[in-house]
Amino acid sequence: MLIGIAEYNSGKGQHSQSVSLTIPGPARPSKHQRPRSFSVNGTSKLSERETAGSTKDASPFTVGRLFTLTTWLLEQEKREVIDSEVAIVISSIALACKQIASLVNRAGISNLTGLAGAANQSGEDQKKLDVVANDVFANCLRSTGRIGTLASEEEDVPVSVEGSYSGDYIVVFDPLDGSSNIDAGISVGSIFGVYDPSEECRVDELDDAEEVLNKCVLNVCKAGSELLVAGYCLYSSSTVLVLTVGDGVVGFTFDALVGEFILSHPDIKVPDKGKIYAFNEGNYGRWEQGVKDYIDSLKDESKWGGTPYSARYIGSLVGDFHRTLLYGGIYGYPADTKNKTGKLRLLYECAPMSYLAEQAGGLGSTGTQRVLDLVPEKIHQRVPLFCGSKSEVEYLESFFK
Ligand SMILES: O=P(O)(O)OC[C@H]1O[C@](O)(COP(=O)(O)O)[C@@H](O)[C@@H]1O
Repeated sequence: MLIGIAEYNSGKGQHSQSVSLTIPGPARPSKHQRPRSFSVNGTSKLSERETAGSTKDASPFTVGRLFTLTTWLLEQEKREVIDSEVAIVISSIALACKQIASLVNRAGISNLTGLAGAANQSGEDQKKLDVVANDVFANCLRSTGRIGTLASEEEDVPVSVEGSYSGDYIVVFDPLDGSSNIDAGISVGSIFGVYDPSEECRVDELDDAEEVLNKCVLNVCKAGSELLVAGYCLYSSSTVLVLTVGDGVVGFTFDALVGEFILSHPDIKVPDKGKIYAFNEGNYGRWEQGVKDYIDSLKDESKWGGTPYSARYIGSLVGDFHRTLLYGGIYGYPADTKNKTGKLRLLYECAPMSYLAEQAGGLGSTGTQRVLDLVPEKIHQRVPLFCGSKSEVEYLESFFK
């Protein structure tokens, strides 16, 4: 039992109140001792509205029960949605995100803004936090002893992790997405995906360095449809970890008071429609005609009951995608005369976000293909991405036909 004073914004204004916090202990207390629900002032329980989507009776994530990421993972294990190995990998990713959140928060006062003075394999200048976040992710994952291959957007090639003693999962990640926003303190994020290793790509001690590398590359070049887990962590006004283990999409908000990710979005479903589009229209002149016609049509209010679509663009995929997932709408980064294949990476950005979109009832498309069906030909392959509300993505695709 933890006692303390908490400043807590439950969306109905600021509260300060002495708190009694009951976190379910490992041993299941007998029935009459069962912990009562978490409450600050009786209003921070998961309200009706927040659990509206979830099938109240079936889902344990109903009103009155507190779930941290840890207890949610235990519940998934109990329901055999995931096994304990995957739970450990997800916990290590959450730990990395907590560390990166505090680094991002304090970047301006800990000399972590600005360039690192090096470029990544795509020739993009790396930010200091790109490099630090990459190390934080890799170290947290290595420490689980359950990772076989790590593939980062910031690294030239995937690396084989020595000494993993059980389970050698593949983790692909973009340690800090939207890093062009860092120095201005605007939303950024981390993106990740977890795959099962392919039998034929298991590294064994007889392999020489080249064989190891080839196997690692082959191992990570998998279609997004094979993802076991996908997610992102948004570092913004709040730090929100959103993920899927193939059974819908959930969101956890980081509570720095208790140092835990608290279940805040038990069942995210992207609205089927949404009149918000997130495109960098500065590239309009470089887009193919179909994309131009699509964007022009969104601005033609006569088509939309007298109100045109609204443009919102943060310039950080995680920020724009998170808003799209909650409010509906569409995020798009088309190919253009400069980025002939698009800008975003299939493995580290497009596939994980498309898996989340589909698990939330939306879509992830290149305009002509389902992103999750694409098998990367190169580990840093780029593709166009259009994702969000099902009807909005389908409407866009109609301009490619
Ligand atoms: O500045 P642009 O060309 O609009 O690109 C912004 C897009 O590029 C990204 O920053 C991805 O690039 P990074 O992973 O290198 O940050 C996305 O987060 C964002 O949506």
